[in-house]
Amino acid sequence: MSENALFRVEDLVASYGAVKALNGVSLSVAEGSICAVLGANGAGKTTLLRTVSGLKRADSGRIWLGDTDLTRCAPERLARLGVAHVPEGAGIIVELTVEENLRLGGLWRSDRAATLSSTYDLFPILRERRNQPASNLSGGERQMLAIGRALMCRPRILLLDEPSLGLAPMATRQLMDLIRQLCADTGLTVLLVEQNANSALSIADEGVVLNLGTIAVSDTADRLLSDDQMRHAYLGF
Ligand SMILES: Nc1ncnc2c1ncn2[C@@H]1O[C@H](COP(=O)(O)OP(=O)(O)OP(=O)(O)O)[C@@H](O)[C@H]1O
Repeated sequence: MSENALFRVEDLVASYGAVKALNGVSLSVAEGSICAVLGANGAGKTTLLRTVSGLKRADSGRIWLGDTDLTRCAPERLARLGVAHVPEGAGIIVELTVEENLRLGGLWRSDRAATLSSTYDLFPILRERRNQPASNLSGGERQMLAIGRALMCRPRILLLDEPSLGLAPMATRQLMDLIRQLCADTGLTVLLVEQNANSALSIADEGVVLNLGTIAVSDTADRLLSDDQMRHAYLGF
């Protein structure tokens, strides 16, 4: 557990009927760092993100952002408190232009013109394509747009669900580097859910492996990458 954690989850339980998707999950993430959340299909990764962002109700346990208790806050309040969630598949609206998608992310902010400009500085390709429909973008660019849209509400923590899904290795590499750079430049804290454990750990500071709703392993990304036994047992590479 990080001593200077911005984000903490304590003994979180969430279920679908009789299935306990999260069964006592605790973790903490230091401000400005990336925590990779890994594990096999059905391990509970998406449920963890959905519970943090208020889309799924926790049965018990606590979620903290600094001193603020996020547990059971509604999604809109969570967005105002600084929690942004990019769901699997990015969730952008392909019929709208790049800029219209971005503007949707900051609708309630009075400073959205400035935020739009700084988002374009982070993703110059989006500025170039601002007037094009999002359907024209490649898979990697759509992920950038989804992340850019999440940044429009100036979050303190960004929840990313499988951003590399469907991307070619080169696009995955570029996206991961971009996420790393984003944290370094802005101090953003990231919870990064990935099937692609190798890519995620290559940019993460810490990693946790979920297994059937519980944390099986938690360590620094460097140690997770260099532990052959653990990699073979849990990460499949
Ligand atoms: N809407 C749902 N209704 C019922 N059970 C669900 C639902 N969503 C997830 N589950 C179950 O909860 C458990 C955790 O699923 P979850 O999607 O959180 O895992 P995951 O690690 O994100 O897996 P994947 O990588 O396949 O998305 C699984 O047993 C899954 O079948």
